[in-house]
Amino acid sequence: MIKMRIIIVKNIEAGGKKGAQIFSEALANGAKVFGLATGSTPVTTYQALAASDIDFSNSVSINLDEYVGLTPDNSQSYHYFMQKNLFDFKPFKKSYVPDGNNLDAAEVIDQYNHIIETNPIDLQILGIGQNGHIGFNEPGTPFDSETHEVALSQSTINANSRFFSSPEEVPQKAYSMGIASIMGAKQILLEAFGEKKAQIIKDALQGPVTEDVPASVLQQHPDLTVILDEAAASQLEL
Ligand SMILES: N[C@@H]1[C@@H](O)[C@H](O)[C@@H](COP(=O)(O)O)O[C@@H]1O
Repeated sequence: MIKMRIIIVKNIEAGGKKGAQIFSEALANGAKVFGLATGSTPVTTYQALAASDIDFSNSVSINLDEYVGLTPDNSQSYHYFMQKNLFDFKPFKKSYVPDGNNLDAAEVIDQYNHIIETNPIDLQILGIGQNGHIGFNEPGTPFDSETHEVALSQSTINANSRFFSSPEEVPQKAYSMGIASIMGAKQILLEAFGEKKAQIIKDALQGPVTEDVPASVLQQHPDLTVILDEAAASQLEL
């Protein structure tokens, strides 16, 4: 049976605490592999985890995506983001992020698919792009996709340019886990905060399930929890 649990909180800080609680519960229930995301959305969840007594030293983490061409020490890379936002405080036994420094896409893809197959994800946290992307799976990505190289859409480049000094500096390509890889996680936690996400949350959770809105596939996941603040939930029919 499809089970979608929507939790509405006052603000992003409360959302972060709720998110961290879901991580703790999963760990207590035996979760070993955590799928992690970047972007501004999960930051308060990582802060709450960092401040907690949770121990990931026997856990594995697998990140959704990485820009192609950025080294792990580049402050805009997702490697760097994870290090600064979570791993410096809560190290995992092993942490995987796609190797953005390796321009041999076929090799990166093979390696990452193998990592996901041999470490099935117990809990995957997700943010959502304003065009409905999850990871870097842009609109039109097949639902049966595994890890792949992505040409980023102009809207994603523009949205993510706030982290760079100019849109020209945003890499044009990324490696991303595919939609099938994400859907393979035993449990999914989707977070969205702020008015800018209200329309896409409505489309993703209550609109048709279509490859034009990648996150709409989550309606078919058997164990989905959604944490929203009031602004992001404002268009939903509840
Ligand atoms: N690849 C990431 C996504 O994983 C993330 O969900 C999205 C939304 O970012 P934000 O949380 O900053 O709104 O941004 C990037 O494109």
